[in-house]
Amino acid sequence: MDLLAVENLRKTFKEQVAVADISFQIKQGSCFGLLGPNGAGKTTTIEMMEGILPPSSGQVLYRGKAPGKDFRQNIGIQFQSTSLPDRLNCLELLELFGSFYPKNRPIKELIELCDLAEFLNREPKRLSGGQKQRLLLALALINDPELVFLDEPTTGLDPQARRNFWNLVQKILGEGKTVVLTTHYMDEAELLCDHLVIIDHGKIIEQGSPKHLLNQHFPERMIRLPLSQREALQALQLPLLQAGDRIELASSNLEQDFARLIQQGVSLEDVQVHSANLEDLFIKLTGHQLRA
Ligand SMILES: Nc1ncnc2c1ncn2[C@@H]1O[C@H](COP(=O)(O)OP(=O)(O)OP(=O)(O)O)[C@@H](O)[C@H]1O
Repeated sequence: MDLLAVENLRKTFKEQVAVADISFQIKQGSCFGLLGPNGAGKTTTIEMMEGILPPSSGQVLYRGKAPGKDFRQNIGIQFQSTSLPDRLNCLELLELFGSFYPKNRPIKELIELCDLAEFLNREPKRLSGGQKQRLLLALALINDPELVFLDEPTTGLDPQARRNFWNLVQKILGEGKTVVLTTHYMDEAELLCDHLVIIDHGKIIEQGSPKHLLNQHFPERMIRLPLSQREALQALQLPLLQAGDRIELASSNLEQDFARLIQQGVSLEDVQVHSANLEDLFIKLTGHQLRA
């Protein structure tokens, strides 16, 4: 059975339709990603899934039923740092959050998991962006939830801090937890998520695993070679494209095409192979860049 099912979920703010009748399912133990540009409806959707925002219509089911008290006990939400109380240090915050739940994960374990030891006595406002996100994740895990919601957890972090955070999410997934994440970073979605729902203007425009979506929309890869190889390539009578100082040819079978190139005497010394990524997919689906 699916852990969570979203059925015809809709949210309107006055005249504006923020989320337009979307449906999808989330499997236990998976990392589910909601991907879309600014204003696509990600936060509105995740807040309805968390039970924070009432839908205008449609429903969310937890283990096949309307979410009740057991749902609230079994989920963790990564809050924004602005919603933390003032003047408490990280350790005190962990203790305070722990007191809200009957079941707690030992604080010592969370300190180790989220690497909090070096700043436990500091207030959150004096933490770096990456440290703050690790603290917020530890707070979301205090009740040892089976389902964790992360809303754009790495926005604004530097590349190293983002990588550290991804490692942490992978550790949590390794423990068997289910993660629901919104992001507008394609590399994050591609690395972490088993299943993606891509939304734009409140509607689902595609869903599936990153690999499946890319294979479906981009069955070919581009082989790029220096212009100096043009003559040898022309003998192959394949459709060639010139892109800057390189020649490109589309390949749906790399092994076979490389064998042909070698046979033809084409030098592979400076070859590049480009596989489409989610950014390419998003542009193909919507005609615009994800961050636009
Ligand atoms: N409380 C609200 N009142 C009115 N309009 C709202 C409200 N919350 C969201 N919206 C609108 O609904 C649409 C979807 O917003 P939402 O915050 O869900 O998008 P998002 O994908 O999370 O964007 P971002 O990546 O910028 O956070 C936007 O057009 C937004 O302006």
